Amino acid sequence: MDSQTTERTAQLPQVTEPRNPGMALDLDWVAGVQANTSAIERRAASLPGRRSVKKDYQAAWLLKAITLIDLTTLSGDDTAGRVRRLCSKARQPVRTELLDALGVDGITTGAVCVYHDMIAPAVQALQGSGIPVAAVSTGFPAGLSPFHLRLAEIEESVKAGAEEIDIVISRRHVLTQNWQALYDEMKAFRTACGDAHVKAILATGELGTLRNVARASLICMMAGADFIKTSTGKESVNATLPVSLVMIRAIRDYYERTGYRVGYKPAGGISKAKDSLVYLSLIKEELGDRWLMPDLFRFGASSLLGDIERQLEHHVTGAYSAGYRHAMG
Ligand SMILES: O=C[C@H](O)COP(=O)(O)O
Repeated sequence: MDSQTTERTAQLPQVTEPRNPGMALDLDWVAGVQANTSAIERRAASLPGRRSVKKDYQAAWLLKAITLIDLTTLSGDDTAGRVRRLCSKARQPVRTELLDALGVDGITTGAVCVYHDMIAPAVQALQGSGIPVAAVSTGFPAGLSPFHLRLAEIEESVKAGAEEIDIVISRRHVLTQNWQALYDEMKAFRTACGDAHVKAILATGELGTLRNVARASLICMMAGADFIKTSTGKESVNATLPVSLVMIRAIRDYYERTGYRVGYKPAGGISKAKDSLVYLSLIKEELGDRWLMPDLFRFGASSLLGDIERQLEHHVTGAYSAGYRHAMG
């Protein structure tokens, strides 16, 4: 990335993307989907080593990354107090003196992501900020609760004020190649979401093959997903670069055939600022600048923000602060 592209990206207007309406299940298209695992792994392995973001522009790209974070807490011991603290971090992700030194103001994270019971305190704490609340749903993380309860959970979360719903698919439909069942499930989830945007979590670490990841991505888009998301953060393997390459190429194919842009959310285990830069350059190279906006790209992350803030502090002061100073986020 060079200075010109950095400026271009920063100046992109906020456009409203028409929502992906989905389409009829096209099993011929699904059957024709391939994934060349060794080529994908070679390309993914080459990504982190490339100096794709020049040092001088790293701070700008790290600020961009912050605006794309779904700042997340998904712990059994979440409390309203913790969620309120997370929300104030979402409103002001970086200390004022650092932002002043960087000549920036008014940045926020892309969203705050919580379990259903934490929606109310999050909505209240984010009032007036324009930051949406995302709720994980449908029996997250395994997605094995009764189907009618999964639908009801979505409806309750929308009623409570969540503007984005992160659903989990039934992995068994992929593992048994029951594409019709996966399509029907996703379509029902999308309908239950109403006007709330729906992110389809594939739990890619449990899908067996990259070809399965590619096919599941395509089917979720055909059934109307607004975003496809890698992982819950609870699988033993979460977001990886090979999986990301497969999913974003599926997004590109879907766009080329239908004209609808679907968003991408890598999630789980992304905690280092330098990793976020690799993801951003991957998106830029494979999908282009339009996808580097919060309506089409998010990081699902509970601890990435702290490392980014540390790197920004280093950029401004030349010294690293202690990690405990950035404990939240
Ligand atoms: O969707 C978000 C993930 O659960 C966050 O995972 P993480 O805690 O590994 O960052």
